Amino acid sequence: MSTTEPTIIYTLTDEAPALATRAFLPIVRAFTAPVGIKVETSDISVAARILAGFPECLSDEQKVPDNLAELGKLTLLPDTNIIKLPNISASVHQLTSAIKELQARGYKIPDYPEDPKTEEEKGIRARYSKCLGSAVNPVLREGNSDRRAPKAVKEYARKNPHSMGEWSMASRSHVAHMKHGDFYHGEKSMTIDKARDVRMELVGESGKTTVLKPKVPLLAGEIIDSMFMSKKALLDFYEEQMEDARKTGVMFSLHVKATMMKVSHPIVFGHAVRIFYKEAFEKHGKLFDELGVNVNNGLVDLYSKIESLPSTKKEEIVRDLHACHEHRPKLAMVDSAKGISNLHAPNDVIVDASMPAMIRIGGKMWGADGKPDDTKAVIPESTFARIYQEIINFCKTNGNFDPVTMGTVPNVGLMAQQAEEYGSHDKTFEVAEGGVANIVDIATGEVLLSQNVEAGDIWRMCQVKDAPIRDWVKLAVTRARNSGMTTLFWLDPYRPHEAELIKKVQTYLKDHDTSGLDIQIMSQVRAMRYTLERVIRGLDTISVTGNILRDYLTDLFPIMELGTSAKMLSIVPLMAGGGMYETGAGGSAPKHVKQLVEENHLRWDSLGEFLALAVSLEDLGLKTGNAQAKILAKTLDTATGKLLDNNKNPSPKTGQLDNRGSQFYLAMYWAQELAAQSDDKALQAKFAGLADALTRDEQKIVGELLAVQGAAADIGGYYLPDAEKCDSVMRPSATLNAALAKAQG
Ligand SMILES: NC(=O)C1=CN([C@@H]2O[C@H](COP(=O)(O)OP(=O)(O)OC[C@H]3O[C@@H](n4cnc5c(N)ncnc54)[C@H](OP(=O)(O)O)[C@@H]3O)[C@@H](O)[C@H]2O)C=CC1
Ligand SMILES: O=C(O)CCC(=O)C(=O)O
Ligand SMILES: [Mg+2]
Repeated sequence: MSTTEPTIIYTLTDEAPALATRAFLPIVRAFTAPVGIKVETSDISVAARILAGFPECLSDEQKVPDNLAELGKLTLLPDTNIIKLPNISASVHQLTSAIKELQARGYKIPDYPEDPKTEEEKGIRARYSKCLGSAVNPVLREGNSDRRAPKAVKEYARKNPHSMGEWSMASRSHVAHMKHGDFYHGEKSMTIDKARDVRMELVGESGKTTVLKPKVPLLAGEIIDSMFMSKKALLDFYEEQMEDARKTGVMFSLHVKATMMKVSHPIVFGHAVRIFYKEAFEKHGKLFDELGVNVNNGLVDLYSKIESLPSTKKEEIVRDLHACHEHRPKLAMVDSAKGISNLHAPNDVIVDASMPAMIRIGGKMWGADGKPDDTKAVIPESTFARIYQEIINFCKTNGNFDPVTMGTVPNVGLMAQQAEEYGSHDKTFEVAEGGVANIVDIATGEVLLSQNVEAGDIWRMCQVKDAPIRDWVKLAVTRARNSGMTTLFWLDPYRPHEAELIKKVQTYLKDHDTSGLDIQIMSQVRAMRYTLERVIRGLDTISVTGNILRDYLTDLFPIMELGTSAKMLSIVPLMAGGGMYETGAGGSAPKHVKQLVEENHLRWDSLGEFLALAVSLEDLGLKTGNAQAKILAKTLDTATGKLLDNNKNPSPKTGQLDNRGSQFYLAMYWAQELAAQSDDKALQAKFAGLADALTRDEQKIVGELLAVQGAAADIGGYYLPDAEKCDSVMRPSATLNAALAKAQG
């Protein structure tokens, strides 16, 4: 990053957000270039991350730098200003599709070794594993999380309420979670007294000790946890819940977060598939093993692996799979028209988004008949699942929420430096042999935490450093002070990890002036109840949570309040002093790309980008003393408000204003605001021309943008689309392009 010019780094990601960026960056530059602010890009798409991992396989022209690592380093510098769009957290299926696409385009990267045997294959797999699941956010999130609905967005939702389903007291929908044997029940936790290096080892029943993680360096004051999920308890739980759903006639749906909990949750998912189709697995298990079937990657893995079999065998297996449905409950469907169920792929149903969607429509999911129905939402880990049952109970009693009157629930989330479960991937293991799982001080041999485990159990260690906790408490107090809102720490004294956190929160709150503030600590279920009682009275309440609840609540409340989490302002004040501005809390919505390719309509709403850019500019203005940047920020915010007031958000329907049209209006309003302000005459003069041109040609530009819709669009690839083709699809208005080029100078 250049130190001479103020710079914003804009990430290039995947799918819909990346397409939107193609149209948005030229707009951004038309506003920032005249003010001397540089906008650089950093490609952290899954394709770029894959290519960066295999330089030796590529020609010089094909090589790409390790942008993610570079960006990670920049988060540790005080002047860094990053706008981070959502990226693909890839499943194995997405990763292998991306590899195939790149290979077909002439990149000689190796295949993904699903079952690595040789050292070379193991090495390749380890490199690819870095691109799997949630691989970007943990590297960049060197700060805690501040997510909220900006005032203008909340006002818009109040004036234009989205649809909400009806909740009935007679609804049979509910959450099922484990009552014993899950991570919650056996958890042990401690605060480390001094810096220590520890190892994770398993003392097997056979007497053999296996070191699973040779070294985890720990700092003084760090909290560590050791927890496990019993395979036996999990299988019994699934069996019971499937039988209960069948007997009572509700649908069965499984909600995990296989992207973010990328080691433990695919295993948890795989067990559900094997239990549901138990008889088929008993009969064909040996063959499935020979074929390398791994249903941790979903039923789709089984279906694709049996493709190679002779058709009679394949048909027999499919018949046996179907036969299992006869004594199992109905399954919730991801796509009933195509027969894709909830067990098809582990990341089709992602708990943070799927549970709110279910609650929003009145506690229903879609069945095989294409109709909504009551559901048993199975969320095996009880640690966090209980909040969903609480909100369901509340909705059954009080009816659904009303976006017109409901209060808002912003979140302050602990996530910096891979806090808690978030950073546990390299410390999560499927135990091969029963025995004792120990966390041992390497220097002294002292066993710090110990668990009795059985073969197949999932054992993990989590850590959260002291500095992020202090920063989180500070951020919570700052947000409480700035907003005046009641602020709740969602912490459960009966959970060992959170009991340790409570001690720290109580200590660090004393470092701040909290006079006049309403800050309380409450266990999750009580905090949910307390918050909801306030929500329906129109009162606002900040939730201050650990990392997983950060993820869950920043989809849950926005989806109720705003209809989507894409409209959230999502700030990561980096601990080193810089800022990262994430766009919304939503993901990359693959079905948006499909609609663009088939009908040349992009329904992606870039509102999250507009909000992020405004705070990014404001921060840059404050830090560099650049008054013009501050004016850009202020006018952008006003323009965004106007965009909302005038309903210029993208429509989901082809033939109506889409992402490109919405971005045009943003540009027009922004230019008009700059031309209208008088705080800076030079700036006013600079943008008068652009404001005039866009205002004058509004109908012409909108016409040009709408004219292309309805026909197929060629972007030349999915994971690595062709830059020129994307530009031409995303920038079809010659009039707009000319006006922007002129403004940028
Ligand atoms: N921060 C990050 O980098 C994140 C990345 N992800 C990744 O995103 C992918 C998809 O995840 P998924 O769980 O489906 O979640 P998404 O948030 O992408 O999608 C859920 C639904 O929300 C709506 N939506 C979300 N954002 C927008 C937007 N800007 N404009 C319009 N509608 C929006 C869409 O609804 P509709 O179809 O009704 O338009 C979409 O289908 C996965 O690969 C996941 O790993 C997920 C979360 C965060
Ligand atoms: O990192 C990811 O995979 C998703 C993160 C996410 O869902 C969130 O931060 O809200
Ligand atoms: Mg999320």
